[in-house]
Amino acid sequence: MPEALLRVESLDAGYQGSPVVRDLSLHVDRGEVVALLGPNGAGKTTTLGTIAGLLPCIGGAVKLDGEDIGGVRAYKLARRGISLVPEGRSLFFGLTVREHLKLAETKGSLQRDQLLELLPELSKCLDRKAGVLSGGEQQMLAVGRALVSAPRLLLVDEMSLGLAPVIVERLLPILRRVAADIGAGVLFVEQHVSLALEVADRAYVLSHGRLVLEGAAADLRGRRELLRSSYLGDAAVAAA
Ligand SMILES: Nc1ncnc2c1ncn2[C@@H]1O[C@H](COP(=O)(O)OP(=O)(O)OP(=O)(O)O)[C@@H](O)[C@H]1O
Repeated sequence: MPEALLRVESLDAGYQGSPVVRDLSLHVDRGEVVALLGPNGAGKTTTLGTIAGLLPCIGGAVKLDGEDIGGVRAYKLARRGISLVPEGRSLFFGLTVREHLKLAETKGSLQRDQLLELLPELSKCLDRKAGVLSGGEQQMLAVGRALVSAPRLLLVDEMSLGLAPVIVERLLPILRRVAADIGAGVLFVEQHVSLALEVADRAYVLSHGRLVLEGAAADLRGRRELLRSSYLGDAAVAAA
């Protein structure tokens, strides 16, 4: 069996040596879209930050293509194909869309045409400053910037933050296109559970820093009660 693109094994992650995520194991394959779900404070952002090298791995292992990358700095992981779209987008409001994309270019970048095929709505606002874009356009730009480097693993933290569900419905399918068109693995955090399960192949649910549920998105879509109880913290780990 080929090695998973990303494999997290018994990960403990947190701050100042104190874990807030404990004993987490998950994997993402190439071309796969995986949702990381769970209530506020469950440890989703901490997990993404640790995979991206922004936070130290306190225990366990994070492997990319079978190689342990725990402790490797974020900028090095970016060069090795891990790209993070952070919560809050981190855009420069005084720079245009084109300037954001230019700044993200590296050797082996996606061709601009290919990027705009993935995110056609960006082509209409290339010369507008990020500060005047709508929330949805800003989020597209944040994803576009992360895609410029043609990542192998795209990590996306709460794309939908502050956006109306109708906009989120337009945004989330981009992740599916990223996986299909550039073959990247995608791990995304999302609060809109139903919408996330429409787009994802599989999902993991964290609660209080622990994995409480995992399974195929198609199965989880039909198990509302189990999902609800996992959010409330009273479900045992279940493989759907
Ligand atoms: N910089 C920090 N220092 C110490 N503790 C932190 C820090 N950031 C987050 N935490 C704590 O870690 C826990 C997990 O937070 P995290 O942001 O990973 O959760 P989350 O699932 O992403 O939640 P949300 O949906 O609210 O963003 C929380 O208890 C939070 O208070």
